Amino acid sequence: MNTIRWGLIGCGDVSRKRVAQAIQNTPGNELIAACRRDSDRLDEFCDALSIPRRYTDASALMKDIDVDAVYIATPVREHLPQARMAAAAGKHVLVEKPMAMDVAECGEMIEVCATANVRLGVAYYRRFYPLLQRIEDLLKSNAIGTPLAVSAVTATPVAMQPGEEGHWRTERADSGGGALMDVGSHRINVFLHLFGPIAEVKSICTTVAADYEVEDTAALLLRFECGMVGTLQCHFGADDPDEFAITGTRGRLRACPLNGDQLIIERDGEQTIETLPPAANFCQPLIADFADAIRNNRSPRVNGDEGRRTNIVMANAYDDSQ
Ligand SMILES: NC(=O)C1=CN([C@@H]2O[C@H](COP(=O)(O)OP(=O)(O)OC[C@H]3O[C@@H](n4cnc5c(N)ncnc54)[C@H](OP(=O)(O)O)[C@@H]3O)[C@@H](O)[C@H]2O)C=CC1
Ligand SMILES: O=C1CO[C@H](CO)[C@@H](O)[C@@H]1O
Repeated sequence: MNTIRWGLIGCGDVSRKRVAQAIQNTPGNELIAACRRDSDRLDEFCDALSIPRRYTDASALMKDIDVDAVYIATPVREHLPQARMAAAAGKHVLVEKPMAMDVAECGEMIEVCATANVRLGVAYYRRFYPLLQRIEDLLKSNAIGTPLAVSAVTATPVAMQPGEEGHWRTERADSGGGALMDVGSHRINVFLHLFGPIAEVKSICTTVAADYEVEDTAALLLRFECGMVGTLQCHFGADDPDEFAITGTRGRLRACPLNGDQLIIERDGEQTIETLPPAANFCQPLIADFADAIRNNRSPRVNGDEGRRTNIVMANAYDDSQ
């Protein structure tokens, strides 16, 4: 397969333009179609980005035989139904995070894609940040000794109002959860990647200040199978704090924010600050990796199994909090 031709399903305000541009700017990929139900806003989106084919119904896009792969960027409740349709139509599936509403849905998505022999990837794009890759290398080279603990604080200022795009985030039946599913999922995915399986989860998922049914605040205490511990704090409606630190027997790594480009390495009483390339083009390496996975018939770097493992930790946290 030469050029991979994409269809984008979901054209929301938060960052879908960046996704569309990442597909358009990644060599060997072409964005030929987009879909959302509101036709005026679809035209507005497609006109701005010169996307030729427009669909107001995802099932119609699935019938477009020129589309090789779909990027599913709709509310979480739509991920599995749309992935099912895509797999049935023989299209590769790159789905937004969190992968699905619950663990059973993740399992079904993995199965339908495997049965249809299409690739399945999950858009935990932070995994492609240069900063995170540097952290991984430092841990592998034992730079801070044995890791003892990881801690992260993450939040989004969104406080959607009924009728606004993104409001599904605050409705349990639509989102599957609140701050933990929406923003905490990114950090859990990173934790699992860096430190392996999580054996135990204690949590409080609660609504402190908001007037909606999902948690605006979640605090998790984790024990990894490797023995180390982790803490994670997630919020809706907070002013975007982003803290990330790993404490080891010989030093400490801090990236505050993890979304930024500065890594602080503390070792033997000394502090070094490294500046990495910025994470601005985060989506392009994700698209490039997924396209390469299609071409070489291999699993993408962030595959369905990883998406499912991330959902399992969140499900355990919600269970523990009840
Ligand atoms: N990786 C990341 O950093 C980010 C990930 N996300 C994830 O992306 C997903 C979408 O979030 P976000 O863009 O903020 O959501 P929004 O609510 O802003 O946008 C959702 C989009 O999906 C469309 N849509 C909804 N239902 C359907 C349907 N049945 N068929 C076709 N289109 C539909 C909506 O348009 P219409 O109503 O007209 O159909 C709208 O364009 C979520 O999983 C979220 O977690 C979001 C932001 C960043
Ligand atoms: O990382 C992100 C930025 O904020 C968005 C809005 O809450 C999240 O959905 C997204 O995953």
